[in-house]
Amino acid sequence: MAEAADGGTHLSGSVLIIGTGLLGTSIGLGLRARGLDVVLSDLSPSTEAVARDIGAGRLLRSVEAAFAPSLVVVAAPPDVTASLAAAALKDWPDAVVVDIASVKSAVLTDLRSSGADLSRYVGTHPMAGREKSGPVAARAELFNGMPWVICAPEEATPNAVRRAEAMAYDLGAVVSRMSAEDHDASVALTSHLPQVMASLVASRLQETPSQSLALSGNGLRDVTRIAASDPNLWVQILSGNAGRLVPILHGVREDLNRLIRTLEDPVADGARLDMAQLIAEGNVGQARIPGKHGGPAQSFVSFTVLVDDTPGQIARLLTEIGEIGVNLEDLRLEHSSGRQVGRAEISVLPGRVNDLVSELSARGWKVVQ
Ligand SMILES: NC(=O)c1ccc[n+]([C@@H]2O[C@H](COP(=O)([O-])OP(=O)(O)OC[C@H]3O[C@@H](n4cnc5c(N)ncnc54)[C@H](O)[C@@H]3O)[C@@H](O)[C@H]2O)c1
Ligand SMILES: O=C(O)C(=O)C[C@]1(C(=O)O)C=C[C@@H](O)C=C1
Repeated sequence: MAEAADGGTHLSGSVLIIGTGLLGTSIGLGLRARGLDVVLSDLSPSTEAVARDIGAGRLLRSVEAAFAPSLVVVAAPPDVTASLAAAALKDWPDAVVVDIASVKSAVLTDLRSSGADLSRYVGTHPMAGREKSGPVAARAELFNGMPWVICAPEEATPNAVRRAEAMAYDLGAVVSRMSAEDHDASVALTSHLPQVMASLVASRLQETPSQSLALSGNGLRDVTRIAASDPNLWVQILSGNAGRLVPILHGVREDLNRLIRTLEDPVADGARLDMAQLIAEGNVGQARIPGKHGGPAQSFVSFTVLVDDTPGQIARLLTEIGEIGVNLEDLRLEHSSGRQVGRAEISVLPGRVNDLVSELSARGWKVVQ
């Protein structure tokens, strides 16, 4: 391992990835982009072949006899993670073994009771993903600027922890350390509750007539994106962290009961104040969500550019924003139904918006603020 500019270290040697779905393949693509040797293995031969074909690495079944990884990444579903990590610790005695499962305490408990040598094991969790599964949805840049939690057991050697962190640094993530218990308590609120709420909202739409759904705007889309997540994966995540999630859900139920009582008589004394308070409490919580790279909450300013629906227009717009020298923080594309025009919603830091808008307008773009 070599020292990195950010104070971390870079990975060296070969990395074996077990489980080449969304996360495993994204890790493979990211490490390949840094020139590392990546070797892939999945229960499903066709899944690992797809991961290889899109450039995430070569296959374990075709490696040389002397192959010995310096790092093994278990990227399989949570309920098989502990047994795969225990097997990897035995199969690769010189490797550090990490996993990336979304729940950490249950995996560590199972590994401990298997009697595995935990000096070379580090639990980790990238706080980045998608609502899609499988290698085709993988992205090399998935982890860029996103949190990656390192949950090292007390038995793990400093070298093992450094190697786990080097992987996350090399993938562009923002690394932090936490115990498995603290991790699980945190993600119950920041990851598992949002998934449950998104699924509950989206499940209300099952019987909705399509003429009502035609009125869907960004509010509904923002709140329900992750409702498209894989049920098999989430059964494992929710059941693996149920003890931490239940008290949070009780709190949500209390708030919901309060709102229902208020709305049953919306003109009663104090009812308006109650409603305002609910929305204001949400404002306070929302403003506390940190921005990209783990920095403080940062609100971006958005404006819309009308783009002709012809090939190459979006690429030209992005190139010109780059030429103007403004960092694009977010981009959302929408097509106006029945019209030959698309809308690109551009988000940038507040201090850069005026320059960018006037420069784009001067270059002939139709900007709507
Ligand atoms: N999806 C996310 O957003 C996300 C984010 C962070 C962490 N995670 C964690 O990453 C892990 C993988 O999730 P994913 O979204 O990539 O799922 P996925 O379904 O896309 O991929 C999982 C892969 O593991 C393979 N697999 C299953 N059992 C196996 C076994 N015994 N041996 C080898 N391979 C096996 C499957 O064939 C599949 O290809 C999970 O533990 C999940 O909790 C997921
Ligand atoms: O952005 C998404 O689609 C995710 O599902 C990401 C998300 C999250 O809750 O942030 C979901 C579960 C994982 O364990 C980690 C990341």
